[in-house]
Amino acid sequence: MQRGQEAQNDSGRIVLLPGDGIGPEVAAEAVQCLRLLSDAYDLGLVFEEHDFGGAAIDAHGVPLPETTLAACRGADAILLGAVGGPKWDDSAERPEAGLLKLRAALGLFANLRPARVMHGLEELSPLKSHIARGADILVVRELTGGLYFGEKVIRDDAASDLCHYSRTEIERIAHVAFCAARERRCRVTSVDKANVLATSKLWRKIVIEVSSAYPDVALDHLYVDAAAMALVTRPTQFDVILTENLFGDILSDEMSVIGGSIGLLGSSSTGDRGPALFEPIHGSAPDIAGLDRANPGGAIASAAMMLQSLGFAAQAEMLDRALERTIGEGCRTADLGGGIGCSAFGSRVREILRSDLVRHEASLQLIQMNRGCCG
Ligand SMILES: NC(=O)c1ccc[n+]([C@@H]2O[C@H](COP(=O)([O-])OP(=O)(O)OC[C@H]3O[C@@H](n4cnc5c(N)ncnc54)[C@H](O)[C@@H]3O)[C@@H](O)[C@H]2O)c1
Ligand SMILES: CC(C)[C@H](C(=O)O)[C@@H](O)C(=O)O
Ligand SMILES: [Mg+2]
Repeated sequence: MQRGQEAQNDSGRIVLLPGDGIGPEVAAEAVQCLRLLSDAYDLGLVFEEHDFGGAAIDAHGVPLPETTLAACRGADAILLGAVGGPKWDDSAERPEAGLLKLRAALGLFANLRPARVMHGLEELSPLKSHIARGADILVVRELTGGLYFGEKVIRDDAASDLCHYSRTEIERIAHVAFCAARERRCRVTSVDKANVLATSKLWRKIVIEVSSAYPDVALDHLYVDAAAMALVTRPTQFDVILTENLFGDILSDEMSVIGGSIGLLGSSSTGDRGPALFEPIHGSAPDIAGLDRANPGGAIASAAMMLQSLGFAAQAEMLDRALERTIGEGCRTADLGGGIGCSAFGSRVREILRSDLVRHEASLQLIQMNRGCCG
């Protein structure tokens, strides 16, 4: 669709949850990219901002106010910055509890965290470049079960967290991983601790059962300790990593640095029903909050994943390419050893998008002229 036309679509009601720390900084850059693409292609995206996390504790006394939850339920997609920070570390309400409550309330059991070493950027990896080169991994993390959501007991002298997984919970996330692998390199590595944990024994048994429906996808298993090592010794041998909630949290942070920085990774969280949530995998980074030093790459990558899920695949690809080109041309935030600020990085991504739009329009005009010439 051409620039300047009236918005025709109403499929893009985006609830924006900037959150805390660097959350609002990185989310703002992603939203500006989305607005630019929405205006240019008449995507009809409309944004509605709501309090969430620590900001919501300050304003409403709870991290997930009813109004925020209701808005999320009614949205087509949710874009989140990050939550948390030392300000709320000792408060009765924790920002992170709001995030867990939101994931549970929306049934967002499948968390997809893609990471790759961008072509030509191997030198950003802390790994030796020949080890990192070509790494391209998707972590499929179960997001609404396990230790995070089991019964918790805290007494003065002891505490416990129950780890629970049901057959249904394992089956549905395994299907997500096998389906995702079919779109990639047809390999799933299931990560568990089946040599010790009951939940992992069940996990492995059910993953093997589910795998029989995907004979074209190779399956192997790793214990989580060995997986943590293999991620840094042979990252290119992974395609899809399927794992439970806590292991996925830890391994995805580890995986993120293979490509240079945690600041670069986006994610999607989806369920069977309702809107999906998109967020960078990093936290609120209190050490750099308010300093314009955050890398907005993960938030922008999340915005691209959101566009894809809303059916705007071409625009998602444009945004991904603009992000990759921004980094490729040496525009680097401090986490990548550069001196570019968060907002300048975002501006550069948008400059590249604008020049792509101009090129796109020029080639459309050329096609129309040629059609005119040829009758
Ligand atoms: N999804 C979320 O909202 C989320 C995720 C993780 C942590 N948290 C919360 O965030 C708070 C801080 O947690 P943490 O310090 O353990 O983890 P963190 O991810 O916030 O920060 C870890 C390190 O990575 C750096 N970093 C993170 N994101 C960056 C970015 N975009 N650009 C440049 N550098 C970046 C930080 O400066 C810090 O040195 C805690 O309250 C935690 O619970 C929230
Ligand atoms: C903030 C915290 C609850 C969250 C998690 O552990 O899931 C975060 O670390 C993440 O990776 O999204
Ligand atoms: Mg985490």
